[in-house]
Formats: sequence, structure tokens, C-alpha cells
Amino acid sequence: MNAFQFIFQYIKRHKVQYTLGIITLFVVDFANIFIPKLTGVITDGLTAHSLDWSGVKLNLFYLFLLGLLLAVGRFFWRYFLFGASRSIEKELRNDMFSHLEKMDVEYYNEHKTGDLMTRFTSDLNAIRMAIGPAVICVFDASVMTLMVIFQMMYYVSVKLTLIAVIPMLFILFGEIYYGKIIRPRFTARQEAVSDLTDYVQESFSGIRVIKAFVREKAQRYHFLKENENTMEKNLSIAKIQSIVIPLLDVIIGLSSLLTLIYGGYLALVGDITLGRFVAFNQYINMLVWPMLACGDSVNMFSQGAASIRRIQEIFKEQPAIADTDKTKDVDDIRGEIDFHHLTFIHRGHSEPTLNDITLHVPAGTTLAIIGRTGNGKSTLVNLLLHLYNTKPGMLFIDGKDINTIPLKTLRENIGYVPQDNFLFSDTLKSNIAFGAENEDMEAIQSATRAACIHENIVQFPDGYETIVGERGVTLSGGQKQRSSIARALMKNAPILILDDALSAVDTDTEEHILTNLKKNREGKTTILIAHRISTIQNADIIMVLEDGTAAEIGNHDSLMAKHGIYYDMFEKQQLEAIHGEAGKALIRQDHPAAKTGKEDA
Ligand SMILES: Nc1ncnc2c1ncn2[C@@H]1O[C@H](COP(=O)(O)OP(=O)(O)OP(=O)(O)O)[C@@H](O)[C@H]1O
Repeated sequence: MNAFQFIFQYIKRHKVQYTLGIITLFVVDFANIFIPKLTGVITDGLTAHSLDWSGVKLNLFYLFLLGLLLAVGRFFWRYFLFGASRSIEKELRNDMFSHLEKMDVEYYNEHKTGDLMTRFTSDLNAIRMAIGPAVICVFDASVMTLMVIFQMMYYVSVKLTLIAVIPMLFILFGEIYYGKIIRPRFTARQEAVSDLTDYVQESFSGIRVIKAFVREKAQRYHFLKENENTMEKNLSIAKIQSIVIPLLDVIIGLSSLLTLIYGGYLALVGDITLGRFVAFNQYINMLVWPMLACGDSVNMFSQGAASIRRIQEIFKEQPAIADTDKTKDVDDIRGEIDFHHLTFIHRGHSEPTLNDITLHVPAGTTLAIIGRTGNGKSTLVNLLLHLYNTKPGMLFIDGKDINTIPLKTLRENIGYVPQDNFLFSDTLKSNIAFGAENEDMEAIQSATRAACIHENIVQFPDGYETIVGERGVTLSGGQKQRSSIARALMKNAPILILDDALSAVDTDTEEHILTNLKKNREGKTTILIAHRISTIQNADIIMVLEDGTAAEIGNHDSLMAKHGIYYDMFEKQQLEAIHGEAGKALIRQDHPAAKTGKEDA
């Protein structure tokens, strides 16, 4: 689908508005051409003394009526055509947002926020200009030009009209060529704006890190380069425009000069009357605007076409994760999970992140996953949320292959506390009730009590109405984590995943939350990812992930009896807990990595 076909789908939906707008525009243009004629009639009437004062008044009255018609008509074509273009802009923005919401997480790993934001703002604006003002310009210019030329030929002189119009043909062909060379420059400019927006967005999001590392100067230098790049791209457009626009003026001036010379001569020898010569000059002036408007329209169309292509790029990408014809409706989820020789390779990796994992998790049990950093714990739960695709036959929920469960059902039945604890810039109440149907205060408080955050919230001056700053920065790390746990508990889902969700809370609070969880999650499946054994030792099943494989599976007692990885971890953490820093030093001396001289992961 080319850019025109793409945007025409949207224009079609507003055909009534466009038709009414164009008809009104036509009426306005038609009325407009009578103004010079009436001026000519008055001039000739006064010169030849054939018009008395009442005749002048009558013609002036006609002029007034025409003016009124023009004013009303101009209001309506603006109303219809600008209204349609604004509606299309809104519809496109809605469609883009809905489409992007469907895209999988990999898409967002590969596309920068700033670039997407530019497409939502400046590109959509360029498209609106192309389907609103540019359409008006082109239609107005073409209709007006044809009507004026016809009137010039009919009312004044065919020869004089041809002489005046020939230079304008150069404008027409020149503008077609201009459109071709300016379009790639508009695309390059939009890309530069995207990069700049992206840089600004990242710089402000990461301002704390920038300040802590005193990188302001380096950031500013990089920003200047991005800004300069945008200016260069803008200048490359301005350079072309600064040649084309004066050239347009020259051609228009040439046309007027020829008219004055030849028209003056015709008036002198008496081939045309003075009134017609005056009217002709007014007509020529009326042609100036359409010619300039054509230049503007070419600009707007080129810019719009470049932007449509950038928006089309968004729609061309389809989500890699979506319901398929294999998806079957599921009434409810109990929470039984089966990993069956589960192997998973991340895009761009050559080695599997998860390798041959087989485990049965009965509904209503607690599974704990422990393992060193980067061993695939988050990846495993991301597979459960179907954020990445798993090959058929490897992951089952309630005995059903995850690929056959509708995404909405699956995710509605999983409560999830992500590692980054992202909160929205909204009230605490809304953040906690995020996944729930309504903001039921009783349910919210029951969740916040279970997550041990209620006491903190009520101490804030605005309590549950406290606005969480962008990315939750007004809360401490532990408060954010507990708010995020409360949000997940609100869902009361058959499966709950806590991805390292207790790392920022002290051991006492952790103990409280775990006790509450045990009570709240009775009969429901809970998956706990943690680094501390104290967090997980009461779990029904503990899986130790090592290099992406399920190195050990059992409960605390059986794993301790094994004297394997889990046992070592426990011993080290006990030593750390008892002896603090001295214990850590002891562990370091004892650790195999210390002996080989390598850093511990
Ligand atoms: N979207 C991704 N694309 C490519 N590789 C990824 C992606 N996400 C994670 N990885 C890689 O997969 C491996 C496992 O990452 P994962 O986040 O699952 O580990 P983890 O055990 O949860 O670590 P941690 O304890 O630090 O949270 C890492 O090597 C990581 O670099």
C-alpha cells in the first residue's frame, strides 16, 4: 500500500465533510472572480460617464453581498476541511496507540521511546497539514486558476492571457521536480528530530545517574551534536526553499511585467478598455496566490508523504505474540504449571538462556526460583506471562499448551510484580487498583496491609491520594516495591509471580509479607524469585537455576540434605548473616572463584 492509498482509507471515512468543504470552496472561488469584474464595470462606467451614482451604489451593494458570501463560505470550508483533517489526525493517533499496545516486548526493546513520540507528534502534524491545508491549497489554487484564466480570456483578451500565463507553466513543472528532491530531505529531518527527542527523553529520565556521575558536560556535548544534526537537516531543506521561493517571485514578477507592457499597449491602442485593463491586473494578482499556494502545497505534501511512510512503518510491524487459530477459549485457570524440556533462546543469542527444564508445579503450591544473576529466572517467568514465544509442547498451564491460551485470559489470571516495580505518575490509590475493575477502598487496603505498605501510605499527607512522581521517584525503593506487590495482590489471581520483589525490604518486613502471602495465597499458585534463601525456604518446591538449567529441584530440607549448590548458598548466607563483613571475607577466601582469581558472578 503506497502512502496515498494508506491515507485515503482515512479520508474516505470523511467523504461528506470533504465534499461539503470542497463545494463551499468552489462557491467561494466562483464568487471571488466577480470582484475584479465589478471593479472593471465601475471603472468603465465612471470613465465613460455611463454610470450614475445610483448605478455605482448598486454595484457597490453587489460587491458587499459578494464579500458577505465570501466570509460565510470561508468559515464553512474551514469548518469542514480543517475539521476533517483534525478528525483524521485523531483517528490515526488512536489507531497507532492501539496497534503499539499490541506489540510485543521485543518491539520495545528495539524501538526507542523518543522516536515513537516524534511519530505521534511531529509526523502526525505533518500528515494533518497534508490532508487539510494542502488539499485546500491545491483545490483552491486549481479551481481559482482555471476560473480566473477563463475570465481573463473571456472578459479581457485571449492573447494577453496567454502571454501572462506561459511563465506560470514553468512554475508548475518546477514544483513537480521540487517535490521530488525535497521529500528525502524531509524524511532525514524527521529522523534527526526523532534522535533528538530520544536523546532528550533519555537524558531527563536518567538525570539522577547523569548527576551522580557528573556527566552533565559530556551529555551537553552529545546533545549539541544531536541538535546540530537536526539544524543541518533543517538547513538542507531551507537551502532548497531559499532558491525556489525567490525563483517563484521572479516568474510571477515576469508575468506581471509582460502583462503591464502588452496590456498597457492594448489599452493605449484601444483594443481593450481601461476598466478591463484594471480588471486584468486584478486577475493577475489573483493568480499570484494560487502559484505560491502550489509551492506551499508541494512542501506540505512532501512532508506529509515522508511522515505517512514513517507511520506506515509502525503499522507494517505485526506483533510476534498474538492469539492464533490454535487459541481456544479457557473458562478459568487453576494455576497448575508444567515445564516440559523447556528450552529458550533469546533473540540475538546463540546459546539457550533456559535449557531443558522439566518441572511439575501443582495448582496451589509455592514455587521458588533461586540462582545467580543472569541465570534466566526473569526469562522463565516472562515465558509464563507469554511475553516471549515458547515452542509448542514445552510449557503448559492446567495441562493446556500456553500457545493455545488466549493472551488476555492468561494475563488476567496472573498477578505480577516486575523487578523494576514501575509505577505510573498517578495517585497511589489508582496505581494499586491498576489491574482491578474499580477502586474499591476495602480491597485496596486489604492488599496494602498484606504488602505492609498501608502504614506508610496513611502517614503521607495525602494518604492514598498521594501522587507518585514520574516513575515513582517520590517513594523509596522499598515503598515502591511494596506498592507494586499490593497492586499484584489486588488482582487476587490464581497465579502470582514476584520477581525479586522483596530485595529492597528489610528482613523483618520480608517475614511479615511472607506470612501474609501464605495466608492470602492459600490454595493459589505463587512463584517467588529471590536471591536470599530466607525469602524462599518455606516454598513447596525450590528450583535452583544454574547456567539456565534446573540444577537442583526439591524443598528446603531435601536440598540441604543434598549438599549441593543450594546447600552452599545457604551456608554462605548464614555466614554473612552471622559475621557480616568478616563473614563475606571468609566466603571470598573459600570461594572457588577466589582460588582461580576470577570475580564471583
Ligand atoms: N530481551 C532480551 N533479549 C536478549 N537477551 C536477554 C533479554 N532479556 C534477558 N536477556 C539475557 O538473558 C539472560 C538471563 O536474563 P534474566 O533477566 O532472565 O536473568 P535473571 O536470572 O533474572 O537475572 P537477575 O537475577 O539479575 O534478575 C541474561 O544473559 C540476559 O542478558
